[in-house]
Amino acid sequence: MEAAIEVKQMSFSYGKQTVLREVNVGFGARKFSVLLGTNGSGKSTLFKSITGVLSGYRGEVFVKGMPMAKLTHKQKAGLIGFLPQFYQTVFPFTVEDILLTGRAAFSGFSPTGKDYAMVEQVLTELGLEGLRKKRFPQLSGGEQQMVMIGRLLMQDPEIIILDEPTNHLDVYYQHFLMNKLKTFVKHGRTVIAIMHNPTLAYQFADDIFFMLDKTVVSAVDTATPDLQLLEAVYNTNFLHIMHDELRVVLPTGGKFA
Ligand SMILES: Nc1ncnc2c1ncn2[C@@H]1O[C@H](COP(=O)(O)OP(=O)(O)OP(=O)(O)O)[C@@H](O)[C@H]1O
Repeated sequence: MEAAIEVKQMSFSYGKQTVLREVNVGFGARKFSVLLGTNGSGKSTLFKSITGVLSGYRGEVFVKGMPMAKLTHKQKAGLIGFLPQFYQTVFPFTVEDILLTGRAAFSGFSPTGKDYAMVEQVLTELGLEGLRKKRFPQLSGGEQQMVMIGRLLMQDPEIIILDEPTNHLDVYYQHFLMNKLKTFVKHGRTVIAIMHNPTLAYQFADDIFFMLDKTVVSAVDTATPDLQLLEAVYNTNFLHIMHDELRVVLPTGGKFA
């Protein structure tokens, strides 16, 4: 497998709390990979370490075979776009302005004609034309999430890393976004996302990974959900249902009954 991102022997601690222990994982190039796992299991810590938001980990990260530590800021921006779980914009920028900031690594503070053309393209692609002049802090949670995804597209990275991209999205937009992500992969990008919905993961992902005991394990076969593994990860029971071609991986909450 050609890896877009390869993590070797990564360990990370917040003070005395070890969160990642010798993680070894490769996320395939031009694949849609999903990482599932319980709250507080270390998913965001892993993604923040991979993307360089957190330093101080042990181990190595390779991007398309190149050591992350050797890449320049501009090279990184061309290769990796990261949507964190939490973001804050204090200034009342409009949606258009927020999108333009996605080009900052390339155009600095002087957007070019190409940048404005990309704004149009992204607004259309994500169906956000109606929000163009709205101020970001005044948008709903789901609208803000879609705009932040648009901002990532403005960066035009080869590898898109998303921490809970369906956060705040209604069921329509959850599926809209998952289909979009799948299309990006078809067009040659790599998508790696943290998610909390096993059904969406099993319906859309090429590869599925789990955080378990401070490390990452692979689901091996995404066509046949490993219920034992799911139960070990989430400490609850699961049902696997096929409805026509539609795969449903349903937590039954059996252990709480
Ligand atoms: N900045 C920090 N300082 C200290 N501890 C932290 C910090 N960030 C996270 N932690 C701790 O590290 C552990 C892993 O957190 P992390 O955010 O990586 O989990 P997660 O799997 O992404 O969780 P969730 O699904 O709830 O978003 C948690 O126990 C959390 O309390």
